[in-house]
Amino acid sequence: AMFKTDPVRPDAYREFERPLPEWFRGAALGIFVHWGPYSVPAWAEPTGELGAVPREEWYAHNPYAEWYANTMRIEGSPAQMHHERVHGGAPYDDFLDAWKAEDFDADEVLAVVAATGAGYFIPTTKHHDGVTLWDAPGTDGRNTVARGPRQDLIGAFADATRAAGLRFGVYYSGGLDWHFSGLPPIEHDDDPAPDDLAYAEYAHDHVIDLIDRYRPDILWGDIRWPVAGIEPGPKSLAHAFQTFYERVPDGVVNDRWGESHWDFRTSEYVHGTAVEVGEAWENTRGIGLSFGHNRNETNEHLLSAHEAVRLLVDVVSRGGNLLLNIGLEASGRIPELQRQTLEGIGVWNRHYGHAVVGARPEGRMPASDEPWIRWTRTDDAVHAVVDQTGPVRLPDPDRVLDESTARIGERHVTAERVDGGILVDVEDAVTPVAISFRTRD
Ligand SMILES: C[C@@H]1N[C@H](CN)[C@@H](O)[C@H](O)[C@@H]1O
Repeated sequence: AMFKTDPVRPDAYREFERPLPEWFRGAALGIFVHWGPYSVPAWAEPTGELGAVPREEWYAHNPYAEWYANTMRIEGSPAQMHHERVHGGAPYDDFLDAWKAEDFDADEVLAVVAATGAGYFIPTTKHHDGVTLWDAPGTDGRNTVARGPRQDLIGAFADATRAAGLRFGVYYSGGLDWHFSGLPPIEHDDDPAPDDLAYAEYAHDHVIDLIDRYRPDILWGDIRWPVAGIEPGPKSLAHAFQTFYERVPDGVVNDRWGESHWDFRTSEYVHGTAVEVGEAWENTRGIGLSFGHNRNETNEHLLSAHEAVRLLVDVVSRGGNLLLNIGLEASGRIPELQRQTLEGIGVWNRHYGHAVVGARPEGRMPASDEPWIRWTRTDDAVHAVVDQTGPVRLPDPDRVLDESTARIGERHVTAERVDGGILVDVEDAVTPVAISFRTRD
């Protein structure tokens, strides 16, 4: 199957197992960027969220605008008709040359990213179309240094990320490379993906180059790793992981490297129950229905700041991180609607980030969402995040709270114990509101 399998750990990869570093576990929020030649057409049908669209409709009506090179090749698809009508059926690589990134300023992007309160930033370095955003070995000029932006975009992002004080990760599409593999368009989940040794060594050399040049803290693989590269060997995945952990001892890798190894599991849009357990997992999604910028998305398709904050709090309350994606415009600008959501998250985190950064789950998940409450715990407090103002009755969580210590941000608030819970009068302009308590024990 093409999509990631539930990774198992062959013996050759057991040596890489390690405790999850606190810098990742406690980060709460990461920001993803998908940016590539697909950002020039920036066109997909806003069909629906992954998981809500029937699989048989997904590929011909793909809401992922970064899949344009595949969707445009599916006979009779709306994307193919759009490509004929608007782009005259031109070769996909014309978009690489048309991609100018004329307004791109990595420090400006990272200023918006850092203002969200995120702890790490991950740009795509090679997506499924095979175009690399740095002068990767073996790409024969099909990269953003030789063509289009004529810039090492990964180097620019790495420097700006470090200057902003965030951890830096690299996304690399190991499982799909439509240029290298030359396969027909994907129309079903189990369509073939490149598995041969030539591709495995090509991709290995890319990952080694990324490690050597940018010292990423996170290797975020996608789909899986070519099967021929899993077996131990001079250019095997095991060699790439060994190189990574030698250069970056507190680095982490995600769970989309085939049947090999992972430091944290990932879910995408859908909250996979097998993945979202414990505290070593991350949920990723676009701000809208797509990772690549899609000009057809409007407000109705995008998470508002309020919805994004509820998702962040929910994910952190259950032990995970949220990796929220920005689809940059070809110019390098952040789409205005996405920027508004990002700025709203930053406002919330400046009020209540203490309830999610470094936080762990506290007790069991509430049975119902009426009212919506999420509990987290940090070293010095338990936090109840509620999405309403006025009198709120909090059921007792597992620990006994000292209601006399209740506060909202820095402000002390009165709270009284009533039958089976604590009554708090919640007033704040910014919702959801985190009410913090010390515990009796
Ligand atoms: C983060 C997302 N991962 C999926 C594969 N599950 C990709 O197909 C998609 O384009 C995006 O990169």
